[in-house]
Amino acid sequence: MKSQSRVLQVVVDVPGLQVGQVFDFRWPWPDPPPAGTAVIVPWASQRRVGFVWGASDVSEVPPERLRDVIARVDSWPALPEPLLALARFASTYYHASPGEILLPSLPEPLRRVASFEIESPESGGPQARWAGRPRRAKPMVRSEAASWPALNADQQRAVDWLAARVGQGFAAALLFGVTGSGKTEVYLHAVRQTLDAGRDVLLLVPEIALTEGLARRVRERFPDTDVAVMTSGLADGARAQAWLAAAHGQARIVVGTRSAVFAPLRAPGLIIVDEEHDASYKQQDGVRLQARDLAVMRAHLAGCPVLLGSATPSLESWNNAQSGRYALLRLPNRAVAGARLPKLRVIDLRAHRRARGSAAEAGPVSPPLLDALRACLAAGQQSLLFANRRGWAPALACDACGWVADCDQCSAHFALHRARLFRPQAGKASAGRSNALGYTLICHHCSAHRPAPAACPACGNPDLLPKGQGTQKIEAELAAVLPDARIARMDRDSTRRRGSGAALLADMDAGAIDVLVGTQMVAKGHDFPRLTLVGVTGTDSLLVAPDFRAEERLFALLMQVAGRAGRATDPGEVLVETRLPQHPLFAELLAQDYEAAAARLLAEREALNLPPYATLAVLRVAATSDAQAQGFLDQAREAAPAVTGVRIYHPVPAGVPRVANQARWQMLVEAGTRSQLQSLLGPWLPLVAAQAGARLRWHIDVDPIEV
Ligand SMILES: Nc1ncnc2c1ncn2[C@@H]1O[C@H](COP(=O)(O)OP(=O)(O)OP(=O)(O)O)[C@@H](O)[C@H]1O
Ligand SMILES: [Zn+2]
Repeated sequence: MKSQSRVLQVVVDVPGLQVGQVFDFRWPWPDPPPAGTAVIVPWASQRRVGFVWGASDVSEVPPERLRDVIARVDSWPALPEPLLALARFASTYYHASPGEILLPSLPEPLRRVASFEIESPESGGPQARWAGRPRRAKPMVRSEAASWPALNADQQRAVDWLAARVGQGFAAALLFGVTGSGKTEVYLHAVRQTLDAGRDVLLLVPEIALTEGLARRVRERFPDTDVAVMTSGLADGARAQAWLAAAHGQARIVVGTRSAVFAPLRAPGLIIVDEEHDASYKQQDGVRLQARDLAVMRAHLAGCPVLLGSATPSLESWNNAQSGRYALLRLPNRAVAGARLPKLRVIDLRAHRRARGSAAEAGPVSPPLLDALRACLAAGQQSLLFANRRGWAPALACDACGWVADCDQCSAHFALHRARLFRPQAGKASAGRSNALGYTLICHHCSAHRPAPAACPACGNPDLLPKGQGTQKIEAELAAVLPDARIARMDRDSTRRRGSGAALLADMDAGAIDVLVGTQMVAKGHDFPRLTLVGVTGTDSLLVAPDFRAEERLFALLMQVAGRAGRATDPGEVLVETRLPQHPLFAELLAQDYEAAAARLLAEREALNLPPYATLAVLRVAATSDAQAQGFLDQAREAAPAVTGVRIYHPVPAGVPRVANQARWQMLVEAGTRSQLQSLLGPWLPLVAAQAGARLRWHIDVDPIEV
């Protein structure tokens, strides 16, 4: 007779566990919960939340040590089977345990046992329920029914393509639409078709700042549908509620950032990845997963269409569209009647000294850009000034003796910031204009910080000079040359407080800001009709970066930021400052010719055997000494089994060789195909793990975006 109790394999949220760990527990009641059900299990003297991963009749754990599950959470699996299949895929592909994949996607409060109430055991075994506040659907202001603008022919073609595929299994399309071409409108119509067909929608965006705006538009269009927002920018309770709303089948649309690719939607009928080229989809800590790729895989597993949208597609997706693997849906024109793509100008910085900000120092921007800013201001329109660096300046140096303020734990300069970074003072809204609090040196790699010295610690020279300029300095110096302008800054520092990013965007929307200075954050997605001028400064360092994707990334960035200008009927203008105007990238940029740039870059990739024509992985390690790090990688290289089509390069120091006093090294693995790469990684990584033991921090990055 089959015994009643079953052994459940459970993935548990225990930080620091090694790859591949799934734990056995006994289910002594009838009807064991199926895979995907959340459970509470004993863990030493504590309790933990986990997910049932599988079940069996036997366990390798001796019966006296096998412990009982404490309770199941809810009476149905929170994670539907296709989502478990996605986690299985990710676990194999990125070489991480299912727990490392699944549990970080679960909002913090849902990982805490204390968040649950356990009901007294009944016939089916104890059951737990989330004890937090239940979510109430937000009351919609129904004063004005949201209008659905008539689609133009290109938009209509894209929507028709999707409408014909909803409910018809997997299909993938690249929506290649120039900036301002109305991709969002295509999404909204496609969402409507999908909801009408009785299926749910997952909408991924790259940045927290973009989720609220999009969610608002979605809610306006679908006032009767529950929309859940999933980002790390929300308060804990709200995150838990959004997750539960999806898991309980209440929310039918999820809008979220990277980790929402694991949102527990019951029946996805369409998955949309907006700004699919964006690097934020690639996770850069923990498991190095790529949410855009997982979104395509999830659509595959769920049997639904996936739509990747961008004005500057990743070369991978563009290549897939060229080869016919993805359908290519084009929106070649701006959507608003009369709106054109902006006019671009490249300003040769070698020919223009920067405008004088004060008697002693060069100003924040070149004279042509300053003139354009003045004209824009006089015309009552808005401008956007993109800078690549946050803080006051990327470095602080002494011109007398050559001293530079370097982090003593990292091989990096300290960045100079205006103080008031770590403890925002209550009641003070904007970043302090006053100099009274002085400057702080901050390491952008290890976060070490200290007051900036008043004089050079090496030679005593009291005139230390900031090198280069960050957003804070540009903001302050612009205020000096444009005293009447309302200037605001949007970067990681100015948006640390929850809601502050949304507030800045709302001010911009309301016309309360004349000039917005910002980093990557301002470059994409936003739609401000009164914004007619975009200035770009300080991006040359991105062009000469050693990474093989540097040019692709810079081109996308410049096209995206340029695309913020002139989205309504007033024509837009874009000025890009550079010292390298002869670079071919600028010709393609001036022509706003993504396809030419993509063709050139793909030809280079093919010649050099780089992705998408090859598959890469990087093995990275941090150790106490260079010798130890290098030795580990050398040994790993020797232990690697020979696999046809795979080449393992020699170890090299990482781009930033020392961070927080750890030597960082890396080793590139190149393979002709994904399956060749996986044939190596499968047998190899367990050997690497055994060799590293507990003393070394290492990870494998499959499909790295930086090498
Ligand atoms: N069919 C249409 N008729 C009129 N206006 C439209 C139409 N479709 C979109 N728009 C408007 O065009 C503007 C740009 O649309 P949207 O923001 O969706 O562009 P986008 O393609 O996402 O651009 P980006 O890639 O630059 O973010 C918006 O103000 C939108 O309301
Ligand atoms: Zn440091």
